[in-house]
Amino acid sequence: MSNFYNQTRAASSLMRRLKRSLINPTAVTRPRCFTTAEGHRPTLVHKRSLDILHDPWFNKGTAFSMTERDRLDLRGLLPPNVMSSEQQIERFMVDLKRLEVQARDGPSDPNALAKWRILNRLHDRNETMYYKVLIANIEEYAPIVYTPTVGLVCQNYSGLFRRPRGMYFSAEDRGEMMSMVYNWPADQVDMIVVTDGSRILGLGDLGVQGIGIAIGKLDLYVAAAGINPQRVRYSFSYLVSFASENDYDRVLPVMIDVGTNNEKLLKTPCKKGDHTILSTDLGLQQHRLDGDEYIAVIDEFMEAVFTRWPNVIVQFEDFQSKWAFKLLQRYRNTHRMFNDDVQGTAGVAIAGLLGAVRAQGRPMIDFPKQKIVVAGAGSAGIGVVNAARKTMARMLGNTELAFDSAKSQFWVVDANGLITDERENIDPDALPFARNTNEAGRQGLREGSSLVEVVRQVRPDVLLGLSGVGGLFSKEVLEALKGSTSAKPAIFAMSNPTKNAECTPEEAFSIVGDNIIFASGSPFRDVDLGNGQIGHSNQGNNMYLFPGIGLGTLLSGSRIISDGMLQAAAERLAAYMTEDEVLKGMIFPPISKIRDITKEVAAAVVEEAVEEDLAEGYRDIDARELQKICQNEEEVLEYVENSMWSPEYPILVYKRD
Ligand SMILES: NC(=O)c1ccc[n+]([C@@H]2O[C@H](COP(=O)([O-])OP(=O)(O)OC[C@H]3O[C@@H](n4cnc5c(N)ncnc54)[C@H](O)[C@@H]3O)[C@@H](O)[C@H]2O)c1
Ligand SMILES: O=C(O)C[C@H](O)C(=O)O
Ligand SMILES: [Mg+2]
Repeated sequence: MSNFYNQTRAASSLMRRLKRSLINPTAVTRPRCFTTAEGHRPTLVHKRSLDILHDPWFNKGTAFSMTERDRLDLRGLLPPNVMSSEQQIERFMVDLKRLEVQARDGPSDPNALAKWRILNRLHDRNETMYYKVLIANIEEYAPIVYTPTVGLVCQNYSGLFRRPRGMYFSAEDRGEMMSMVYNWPADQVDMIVVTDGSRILGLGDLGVQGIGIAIGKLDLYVAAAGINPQRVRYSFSYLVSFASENDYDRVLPVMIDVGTNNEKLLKTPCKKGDHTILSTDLGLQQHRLDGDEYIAVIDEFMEAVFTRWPNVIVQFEDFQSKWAFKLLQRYRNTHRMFNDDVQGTAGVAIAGLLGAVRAQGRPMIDFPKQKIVVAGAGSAGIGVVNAARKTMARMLGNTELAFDSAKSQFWVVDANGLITDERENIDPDALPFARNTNEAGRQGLREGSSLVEVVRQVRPDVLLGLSGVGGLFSKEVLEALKGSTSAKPAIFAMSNPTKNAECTPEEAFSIVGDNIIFASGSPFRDVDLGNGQIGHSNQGNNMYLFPGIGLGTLLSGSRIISDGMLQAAAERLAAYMTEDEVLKGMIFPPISKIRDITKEVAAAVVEEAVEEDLAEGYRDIDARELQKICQNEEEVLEYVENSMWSPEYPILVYKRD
């Protein structure tokens, strides 16, 4: 009886659906199917682009073939490696099974990766709520969406990948970029963070997985700088803003995949039962392009994004040093761009170095007397010494002589030891800081002297690490720093993530003594020194600058990001800390204040852009209006604050097209 009942119900349901489909063919709940000559049965879809990827019924993720990607405007919205469904499942299963092991990022937070997954799912489901949670709990969750956990996320990104975020421009897309950039459905993009994955934090070449760092940096652009990520179309009406399904995120993470030289990510076949499955990595399975071929890809990308969004700002992130400086020189005078690792880091380090001078109870003007040993001569280390040298020269009167003499305050040590003018094949970017061999000899040093020898002989005021080598400031090196001529030496262990820090604050305070200044790139807890005393562990990370540099540039409408704008940003950060705080060893603010700091930094950038006559205005504030605003510091701050987006649910009303 019940069987008969079920059959009758199924038959009448089928009749109802057929009848409906005869009257209105689009009303069938399942898509209509046809059989082609080859026997495939295509399915008609009435969606394209991201709408397909966000539809669980149609989405195939990385299994969309290249022809399908072109047919459906998906090119660039997925990582470039087209996978079979077996590869997809294998990738998923490997990730699922290693969850336990990979969830650990050292003893500090065994649940960091699990927290990232939960937050990421919230980001996919409800952006407003995601950013509300992030802003309200920034101290707790910045270390999850950003450094250090973002490093672990990048290392595992191929496994963690679920819903794509951002765009992928690959070497295979040469000749297509100008058209594929239109696959991103937003008519306005304010901020792009782009990486080629070649040097992610201190973790090396992570290939396509590096997109995680661009996503993390943009989270801070939204949370700290209040760059509006949402799909709002500004309308002619003061009463209503039109939101449209076709307007997507105005912050865009980008991965330029030119291959990888990380062999682990290249065609590592894995065995599955009797058959072998090719790499489960999401990236191009080839070695990195180099030379002119590489530059041609980056040029094509820049042309494409600036053609579609002429007002966009592009932040270059985690490019290996070999390209970081060259690309910066190539575009910085013609495009709204900057390199965070070179310029953002330099600004943060300058603010920290000036803070360290103040913390010694000396006036900032004494900065040119500081002896600074820098371990690491990559994009970050060289960026810092260049900027510090310029700052010293300015303090000494900005003459050529001052600029020339300032370089003698730095000793740069890389993987091959102290850099001197005897170094063969010296990197041209490091050349100005190569020590004169004779003079080094008089100090008891030579080409290639070890870090410990340099610290012992120079007795520096500051020991700064941007080497990416965890533990480089060994017991021996820190013991040597006890001989510093400074009453309060500064130790900056700036490499990321946590395990790549040159030393921990516990090591620094316990070996060098209580009377030091300590800063690190990734967050560490303060150290209990006993007797109610606290050893402050400052976080010296470019996160205190890049959001303000981007926001200030956007709000000023400057066509380029000048040295002066970057310098103004660094100086504002340096001035943020009070005398009292600095004397207690707090040279950087807590991250809970990041929104306020970013406002200040952005205001300084706007003021400088106006001062240099670079500001062209933003939206309905033109250059002249900006000039007026900039006559009063309070007004600039108000202008910036009022332009910062805060996550609030809008009231939604349905409107027929
Ligand atoms: N705190 C921050 O805001 C911040 C900003 C940017 C970069 N960083 C960190 O700085 C590190 C380096 O970045 P990069 O772009 O300059 O990398 P890079 O690979 O270009 O440079 C690393 C440099 O360290 C040198 N080095 C390697 N081993 C060494 C050793 N044993 N002793 C001395 N020097 C050694 C290398 O020779 C090279 O010059 C990374 O860990 C990155 O996370 C931190
Ligand atoms: O990403 C960070 O935390 C800082 C910096 O940009 C880095 O490359 O380490
Ligand atoms: Mg970086």
